[in-house]
This record gives sequence, C-alpha cells and structure tokens, in this order.
Amino acid sequence: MASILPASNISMRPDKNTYGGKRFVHVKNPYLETMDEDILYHLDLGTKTHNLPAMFGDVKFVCVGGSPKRMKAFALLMHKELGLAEGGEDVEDICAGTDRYCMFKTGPVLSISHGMGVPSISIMLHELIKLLRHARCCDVTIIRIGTSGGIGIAPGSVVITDTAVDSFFRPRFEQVILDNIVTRSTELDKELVEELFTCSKNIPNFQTLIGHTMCTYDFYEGQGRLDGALCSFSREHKLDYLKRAYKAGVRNIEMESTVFAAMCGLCGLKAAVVCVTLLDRLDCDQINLSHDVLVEYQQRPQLLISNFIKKKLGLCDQIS
Ligand SMILES: O=P(O)(O)O[C@H]1O[C@H](CO)[C@@H](O)[C@H]1O
Ligand SMILES: O=c1cc[nH]c(=O)[nH]1
Repeated sequence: MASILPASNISMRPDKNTYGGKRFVHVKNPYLETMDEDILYHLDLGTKTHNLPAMFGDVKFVCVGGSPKRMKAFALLMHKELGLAEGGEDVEDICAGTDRYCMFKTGPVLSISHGMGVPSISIMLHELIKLLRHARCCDVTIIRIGTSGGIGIAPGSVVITDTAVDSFFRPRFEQVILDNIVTRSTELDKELVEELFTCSKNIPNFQTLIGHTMCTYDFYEGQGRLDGALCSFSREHKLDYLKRAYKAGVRNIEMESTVFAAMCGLCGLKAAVVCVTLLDRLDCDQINLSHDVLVEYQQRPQLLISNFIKKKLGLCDQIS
C-alpha cells in the first residue's frame, strides 16, 4: 500500500539540532545505537578499524560530485587555495580500498565522488552522514558541484539551485521503503543560496544564476532526449515538456539533487547544489564540447565553491 505524505511535510525535518550553538549531524535510526561496530562498506571505513573522530572530526565542508577525477581536481585546488604545505602534487584517496567512490581530505574540506544517479549518491550519503556523525562533526556545509543540462540559458552558466524538483516539477523526493512510497521535502538552505550567489558576483568570468533544478532518474528518456537507444515521443513533445519545465522555474536538469536535498535536510546538514550547464536542451541533446571546454566548464562550480569556502574560513575574499 502506498502512503504519500505531502511534500511540504516539514515535521520530518529537525527543527533545531543545535547544542551549545553547534549544529550536529543527525542520524535518524535507533538501530545504529545498538550496533557494536558500523562498517561503512562502500567507503572502506569502519568504527573499529578507523579512528573516525581523529580522521574527520575537523571537517566543516563536504563537496560531492559524480566524477572521481573532478573530485580529485577539487581537492588539489583546495589544497592550493588553503595554502596547505604537504603533498601539493597529489592527495591520498582515503577510500582507495574500494573502487566505488573516492574521497580526499584537505584541511577542513572533504571531497567525495558519488557516481551517477539517485541510487549511487544515496548509498554514498547514508555512509557519509554516518561517518560525519561517528566523527562528531558539527556545523558542516555540504555542496554538490555537478554538471547539468540547461534550459533556456547559455551553456557554461552556473546554476545555484533554490529548489530541487522531480520530473513533474514538484519539490519532493519519493523513496520506496519496503512497499511504501515515502515522500520527502527537497527544501534547500535559502541563506546558503544567497551567500553563494553573493560570492558569485566576485567571479565575472561566467554567468551564475539561481533557479529550480530538475532531478531525473535517467539521462536519455528521463530528460526528454531524442538520441537514446529508446525514444517514444516526438520532438514537439520534448520541446513542449522542456518549455513547461522552464515556465515552472526549472533552469537545469541533473540526476541527484532531490535525494541529496532530502537526505541532507533530514540529517541537519546545510546543503546546496551548484551545477554548470553543458548545453541548452532547447537547442540540442548531444554534448559536443571539446575536452578542454568541458574541463573548464567543470572548473566553474569549483572556483565558486573554493572562493566561498575561503571566505567562510576568513582566508580571503578575492578572486583567484
Ligand atoms: O556531473 P555529475 O556530478 O555526475 O552530474 C550529472 O552528470 C551525470 C550525467 O552525465 C549525472 O550524474 C548528472 O547528475
Ligand atoms: O544534459 C545533461 C548534462 C549533464 N548531466 C545531466 O544530467 N544532463
């Protein structure tokens, strides 16, 4: 039997999870308390094998993105920007014992890959959130730095998500739990959106805007592409759908934002989604950017977030 809760059911959200002015990470699972050991299987970490508070207790910023190479590049960028001394050429993959995800730590910044799509990021988030809890981290901000398809905006634009919506343009994430559908809010932190937008004004090299982000379960049919192995709709239907999405406030499409917003919100993490657009879906479906342009576009959210982190750490407010 399906039980559908309204998307606006904010009662699922912790009102406050602060103690002595600190914002701690929530886990909402009574069984965790009863476990003698917690093995974070896909991260190749565990509570008995690793001293998680010593390894991760100082983490304040977590940046996640689909690609391992991008997240390593971001870790190297943060290493340079934070002026850290050792190992500038390379950073160690903390999850090297598994090839599911990669993880790098540079000072208070954790950089983790999550693969493509809702199931992949959701597994990573379960284990990451438990990791932050075991490590007793507080006041953590988590940001997804991704790529996306734009709607009605120039390729290379960076979109800061105000609301993550599903394929029906609803601000909700539906999780199947046993044989129920549980609907969760995809609200993101408004203050963080504004802070990031303010920060973007210091970076004139590219356009940054705030808009809704649509999260789909598929790259091809799920995003209305005409170039997949299967396609059962017309070009007119595709364009009608994308134009309705635009009218509903959607400016870009990707594949993780709703579950990311829902899980981080429930667990007391300040969360944001910042994605560069690789194409305008009103114009085309195929991504035909050269390698160099693709790399430069992917650096745009990284540049914005590294500036934001440095500003928050009081390190600087200038453009790099
Ligand atoms: O660039 P990343 O972070 O992987 O994000 C986007 O790119 C992938 C599809 O190419 C999906 O995961 C989508 O969400
Ligand atoms: O069109 C695009 C481009 C990147 N990622 C997506 O999910 N869609």
